[in-house]
Amino acid sequence: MSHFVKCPFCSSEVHYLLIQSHVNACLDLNEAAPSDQPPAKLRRLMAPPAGIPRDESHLQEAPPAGMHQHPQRLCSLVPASSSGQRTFRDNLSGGGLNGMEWVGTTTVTKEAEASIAPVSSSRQRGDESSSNKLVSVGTRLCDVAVCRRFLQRNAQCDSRTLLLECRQRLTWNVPTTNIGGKAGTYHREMCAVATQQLLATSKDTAKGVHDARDASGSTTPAMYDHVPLLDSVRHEVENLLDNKWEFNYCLLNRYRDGRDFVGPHSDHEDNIVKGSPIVTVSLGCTRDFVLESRDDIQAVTKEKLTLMMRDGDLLVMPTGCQQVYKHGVPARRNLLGERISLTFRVVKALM
Ligand SMILES: O=C(O)CCC(=O)C(=O)O
Ligand SMILES: [Fe+2]
Repeated sequence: MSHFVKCPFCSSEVHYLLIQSHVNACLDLNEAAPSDQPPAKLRRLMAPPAGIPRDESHLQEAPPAGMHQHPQRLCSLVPASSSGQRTFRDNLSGGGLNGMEWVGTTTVTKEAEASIAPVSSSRQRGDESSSNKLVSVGTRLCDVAVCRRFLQRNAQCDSRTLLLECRQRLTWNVPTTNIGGKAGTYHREMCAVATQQLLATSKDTAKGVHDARDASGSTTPAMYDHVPLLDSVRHEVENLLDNKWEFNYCLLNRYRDGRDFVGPHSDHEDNIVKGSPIVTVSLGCTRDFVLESRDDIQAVTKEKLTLMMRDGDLLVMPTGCQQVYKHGVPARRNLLGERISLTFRVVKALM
């Protein structure tokens, strides 16, 4: 019995659980429009081979359009007694998120999975019909917010052009690490962009690239003006959040293909302005973004949420998120396409 199926575009043999992401990468490479994709055929390919129970846990997505119309049903999935720890919702809604729509929370309990099943089975790739506003999704610990196809809908930005401009106009490097005397390298390329004002007011601009304390290889961030399209996307992101924050710093990650990854971590927030969110916009190849509860918090159960971040999708990690979740982009060795993530932050100074 084989777990591998043939990609309709490049004919390579791919594990059935990875075929959707793989096809996305193929479409990217061939510059095909999403409508060229044969959804029925793809769905057939994604079905588990006979006799293999399906585990969709790592293919879970944000709630599709319409889900927010049933808040009671979703909210009722979380027993009132278990919501004591959920203090982060207020940070988001109080933060004035424009058009925020709560869909309640989901949990990873078996009962919850069973109740969600009828909704999730109707999920489809593309999300053409989903909201162009933020939709919240989360676990008992913390909600994050997602806006599918933000770039296409709100910034009216050609994501391919933005990806190419970021790749070509910025200087990328692979940071090195030295943990306990052991040298290593990151498995992705990074660079950063900052506002003129942030650069002007920071004493040591060369240290601004990484928020990981153990990384070296930093370079001075480029100025936003250097990539005007990125600057206009920044303004659209600010707009989405009611211009409450000025995202004066953007840390960019480039995953050259599915072998590049970032392991589970929480961002250091020493340098982040208190209360501000971290907003990520994805360009290029679809990758899984995994949120899981930190080992050092007292969770009732281990919470885990996997979101597929597609080209143009936006994700908001509100303040408080880093305290309860680790997040990461795991390697997916069969993926061929590249992804760039733009992580917009509000920082105090470069340091
Ligand atoms: O690429 C992503 O979506 C995540 C990047 C990330 O975790 C980071 O920049 O801290
Ligand atoms: Fe991060």
